[in-house]
Order: sequence, then structure tokens, then C-alpha cells
Amino acid sequence: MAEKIKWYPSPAKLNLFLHINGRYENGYHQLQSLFQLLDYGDDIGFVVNHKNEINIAEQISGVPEHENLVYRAAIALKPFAAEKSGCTIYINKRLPLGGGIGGGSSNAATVLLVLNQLWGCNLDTFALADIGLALGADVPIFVHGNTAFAEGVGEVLLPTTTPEKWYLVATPNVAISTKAIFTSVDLPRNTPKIDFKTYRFEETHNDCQTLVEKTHKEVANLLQWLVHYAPSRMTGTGASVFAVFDAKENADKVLHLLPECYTGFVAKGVNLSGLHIALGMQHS
Ligand SMILES: C[C@](O)(CO)[C@H](O)COP(=O)(O)OP(=O)(O)OC[C@H]1O[C@@H](n2ccc(N)nc2=O)[C@H](O)[C@@H]1O
Ligand SMILES: Nc1ncnc2c1ncn2[C@@H]1O[C@H](COP(=O)(O)OP(=O)(O)OP(=O)(O)O)[C@@H](O)[C@H]1O
Repeated sequence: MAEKIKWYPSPAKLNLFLHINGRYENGYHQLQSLFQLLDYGDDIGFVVNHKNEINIAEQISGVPEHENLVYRAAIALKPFAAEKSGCTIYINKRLPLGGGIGGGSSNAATVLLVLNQLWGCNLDTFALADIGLALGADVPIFVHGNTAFAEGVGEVLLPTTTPEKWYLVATPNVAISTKAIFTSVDLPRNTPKIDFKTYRFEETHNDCQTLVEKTHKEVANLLQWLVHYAPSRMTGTGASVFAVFDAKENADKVLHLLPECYTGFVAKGVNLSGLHIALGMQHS
């Protein structure tokens, strides 16, 4: 009989703000951000084997298996598992690729946390976050699983709690390369550091937004439309943007009005990742 697939959530995040404070010698950027976890994302399924085989059941279009962060995360964890450990991994993709909502990074974190349990590796979340950081700057936030302020390249995390808000997340049909934004000469890199204790959404911004609005008119147009309804901003390096609402019904109303050329969803901001709840991890 075929083994049952065990499914786990892989939540999305928003960068409620993103300030670029400088640049490290290796080209990576020193940033400050507030990573807001959402109750919406992909689902990742697992069937463990003892045949030393790691594979992905169905490929993501345009992403070769060996470049898929899901595959790369499993390979990175394998040295810590028993010799013949393997798995088949299923991906139920809902999050847009390259949206700035962390889809690939979150998928990698789900694989690290779940296989750590299923393979019995017994690594703590700090060790898993270290492995994750080598896969992407956004992986550690999903490994630790708390909404958090971030510094460094995004890996120095200060968990926080945010008031319950509803987010309409909308994405134009364009792909934006994170690398292209971070290597642009037009990216501002000198925002002074803020004190997280005095954070207010209205007093922050996303340093990538003006540049992306110039290079991708679709993002500028979407933001212009959305801001009529609620405070709106771009997340990460785009292409997704979000609008903030106090009530779900208001976010739903605007989602229904969203022009057909955009995709969108409504999600609640949460302080603890749904994955950590599913795995019975109360704190990281
Ligand atoms: C900007 C954010 O989206 C904020 O959440 C992330 O920090 C990006 O995280 P990510 O997609 O996991 O990024 P990575 O895959 O590590 O890096 C993609 C590219 O972004 C640039 N990059 C990323 C993070 C950072 N702090 N500085 C950078 O300059 C690097 O050029 C790198 O080649
Ligand atoms: N499992 C995966 N899911 C999504 N993208 C993946 C995955 N594995 C590799 N990738 C590659 O990573 C790229 C960035 O994907 P991702 O969805 O993480 O971007 P993002 O939302 O901009 O992330 P971030 O907010 O962390 O910058 C994709 O365009 C794709 O080529």
C-alpha cells in the first residue's frame, strides 16, 4: 500500500517595511525590516524512504529540480540524518514565484524543520537556521517561526508581536529579480537605522519601492489603485504589494474589486508560524 503523504504548511511573509542601511563587503546589504508572518502559504508533503533517494514529486515550472530550494534544503540536511534517509517531497504551490513574500525561503524552512523531525536529526532551530541562511537570507525567519524585526542581512531576529491586521496581497504578472534590484546603482542604501522600540508603520518605507515602481510600471499602477482603499506598500523586492485592513470583510471587498490582470489573496497577520503550531513547537 502506498504510504500516506504528511502535509505541512509553508507560510508567506510580508516585509511591513524594508530599510537599507548599507552594504557589506560581500555585496549583501545591511537592512532593517519587520517580517510579518501570514496564515496563508504553500503546503509541502513528505513521504520518507530508507533508500537514500531524495526527489520532488512534481516540478515547479521553470525551476530545475536541483535548483529547487525544497530539494536543496533536503540535501543540506542529509549529512545529519541516518545514512539511507530519503524522501519524496510534494509541493502544493499557492504563492507567486519571486513575489517578495518568501515562497521559496519558506518552503526550504518547512523542509528543514519537518525532515529534522521525520529523519530524527535532532538539530535545534539555531543549527537549522544556520543551514537555512546558506540557502537564502530569508530562510532563518521561517525556521524560527516568529513575526520579528530583522537586521544584518535579515538573519538577526528580534521576535515581536503585532496587532491583528488583515492584508490584501496582490501581485502583477511580472517577475522581479531580487539580485537585479540589489545590484542597481539607483537603489538607496543610506537610510539611518531606526530604534525598533519606536517603530510606527507610517514612519517607515520600503527602500526598493521607488526603484521598482520606475522599472516595473505594473507595480506602480497596482499601488496607485490600492492606496485609494487602504495604506499600501510593496513587500521585499516586489513584485507583490499589500494593503492593511483592520477588518477581514473590508480586505475581502477590495479583493473582489481587484482588476483581473492581478492575482491576490487575503490573509491574517500572525505572530507564530502555522508550521510551528503544526509541529507542536511553541517557541523557537
Ligand atoms: C530583500 C528580502 O526579500 C527581504 O525579505 C530578502 O532579504 C531577500 O532574501 P532572499 O530572497 O532569501 O535572498 P537571497 O536568495 O539570499 O539573495 C538574493 C540576492 O539578493 C541580494 N541580497 C539579499 C539579501 C540581502 N540582505 N542583501 C542582498 O544584497 C544578493 O544580491 C543576492 O544575490
Ligand atoms: N520551492 C521554490 N519555490 C519558489 N521559488 C523557488 C523555489 N525553489 C527555487 N526557487 C527560485 O527562487 C526564486 C525566488 O522565489 P521566491 O518565491 O522565494 O521569491 P521571493 O518571494 O522574491 O522571495 P523573498 O521574499 O525571499 O525574496 C524563484 O523565481 C525560483 O526561480
